Amino acid sequence: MGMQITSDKVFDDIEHHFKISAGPGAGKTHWLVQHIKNVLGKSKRLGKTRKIACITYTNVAVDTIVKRLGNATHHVEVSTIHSFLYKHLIKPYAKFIAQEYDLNVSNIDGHDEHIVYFNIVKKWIENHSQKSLFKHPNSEKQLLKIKYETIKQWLETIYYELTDSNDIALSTDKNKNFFSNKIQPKHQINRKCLDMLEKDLIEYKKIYWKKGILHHDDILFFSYQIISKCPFVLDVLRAKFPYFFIDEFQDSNPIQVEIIKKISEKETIIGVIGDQAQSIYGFQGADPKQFSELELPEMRNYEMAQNRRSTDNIINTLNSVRSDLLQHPYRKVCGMKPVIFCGNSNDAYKEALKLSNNKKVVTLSRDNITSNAMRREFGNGNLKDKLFSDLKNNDSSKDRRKFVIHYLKGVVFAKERKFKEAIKEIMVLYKSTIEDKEERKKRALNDLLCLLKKYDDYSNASLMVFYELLKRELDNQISKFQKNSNAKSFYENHTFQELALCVNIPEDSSDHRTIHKAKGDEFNNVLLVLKKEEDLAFILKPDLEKEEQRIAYVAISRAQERLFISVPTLKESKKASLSKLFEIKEFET
Ligand SMILES: Nc1ncnc2c1ncn2[C@@H]1O[C@H](COP(=O)(O)OP(=O)(O)OP(=O)(O)O)[C@@H](O)[C@H]1O
Repeated sequence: MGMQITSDKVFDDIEHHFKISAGPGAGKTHWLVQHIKNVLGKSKRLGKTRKIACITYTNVAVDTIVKRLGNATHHVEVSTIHSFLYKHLIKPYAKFIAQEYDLNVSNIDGHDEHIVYFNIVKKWIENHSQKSLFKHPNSEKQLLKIKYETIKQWLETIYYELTDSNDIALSTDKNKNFFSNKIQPKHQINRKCLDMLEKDLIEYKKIYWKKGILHHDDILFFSYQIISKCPFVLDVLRAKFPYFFIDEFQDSNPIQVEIIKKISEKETIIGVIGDQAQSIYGFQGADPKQFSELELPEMRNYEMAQNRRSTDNIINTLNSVRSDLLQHPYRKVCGMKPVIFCGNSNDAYKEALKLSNNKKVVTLSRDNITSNAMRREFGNGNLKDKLFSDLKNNDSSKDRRKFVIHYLKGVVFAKERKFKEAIKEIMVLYKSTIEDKEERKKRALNDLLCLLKKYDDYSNASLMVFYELLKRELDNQISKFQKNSNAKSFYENHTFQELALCVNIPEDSSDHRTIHKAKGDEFNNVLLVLKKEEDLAFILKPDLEKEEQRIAYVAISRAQERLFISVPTLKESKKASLSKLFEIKEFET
């Protein structure tokens, strides 16, 4: 149990490690900003090169904290953990470990998402140490020709794992089944073969590293290796950052936690802030226990029991879901009783707007396709969420596919005002033909402007119309379709919009987002869009040990004034228990 404080609390003693745990809307981020100002005022340990590091989860959260700090940003560095480690560890010190990992330091240029490329997989398998053991039906040729898609899906699950001896090993998702389940029999790979392949995962990574390509996870991996192998780097880091505060700590990667523990051993004061019930990044290795169980020498523990965000009615709902914490309303505004809409989610959205006096209602969805559909006012009845893989299965011309997909994504990002991401998508197409990066950027920008100008010509038409426009305007060389081919009919029978709906918008800050992208944020009116009535389990049978339920809890806790939930159907038997907390409204189907 920690000592109870409120978000107004000002610490006189700023020289102890601390942990603050509190529920949603308690004022954790508010307190953090005030605490940074407090430390700036009191500390004798800051200076031109000695700053407070403030780590938060997304770039959107970084901007929010920077804005809230106002003029007080002088001796503060606010960033995500990846940008922080890249700037202070990878850039200056990667050279010390480069040889061991075949890392081409001079070519490193930021870090990207891990994308599995055929040529890299081919090179890896051709040089694999266990190659002689790959036998029919998993011979080298079969793996690369028939089973490549399965290998690709498997490699997409690569992650770093902390071992018991505190080393880091590369691993893959063992829960996903790559040799049975939905995969067609001829594409299956048996466990034994995957285990053999897994022995050389580091060699697979090294092919990227030799080119200077780093993935997001590699930043944590190399940072950990740098501080383990060159401990003086830790002293430099501690000298530069006498204070190190981390918001949303419950979603830290375990390797990040180890790095922080090492920093905390001397000199630097570590402060962590979080809520274990809001841990929603399990798929990236986060575990709610790593926050609740974190212990640092002489660390002080605090808790906040208020909820400063929401109305009494919303806090009642939050309290009913959560058994480890009872939040007290701070605002003491009763507010509207939350509403469950039963029926089509677009009708729910329209009704929610009406009930919110036509003010902004933010919709939160579990997956990208639903949030994209809400954005474009599509119904939730008929969405096809596998269209990119269907495209791949139907169009065997890799160059043509790549050409269409990158341009399509570029257009979708630009329409969401994500211009940097849009240009990056299109630049990929010039990677092998234009060596100079600035030149590639210029070409991509020109292409993008051309496509945006002609948006009305293809945005409501078939994918074929989009392809023909690309061919006409941007690259005449791209291959034509064969008569009566599967590819041709796929392009004719799917629309640009259908594929656009499947695009994942990075760091989405629009009114229609996934729940993960609403983390830390708050909105007057929230509509949580559930895909099926079973998803109401978090209210009917709450168990926040389950990550799916924590995700729903994060969603409803974003609401300040009005909370709405949309479900397609609702059994009579459930209505009675829901009606205590919710108004229930049904639409004709
Ligand atoms: N002491 C305070 N004075 C004024 N406003 C406050 C105070 N504490 C919190 N608030 C306001 O209450 C709301 C919730 O605070 P904040 O976003 O910091 O909560 P949080 O604990 O970080 O929430 P979550 O875990 O849900 O992200 C914000 O609008 C914030 O500005």
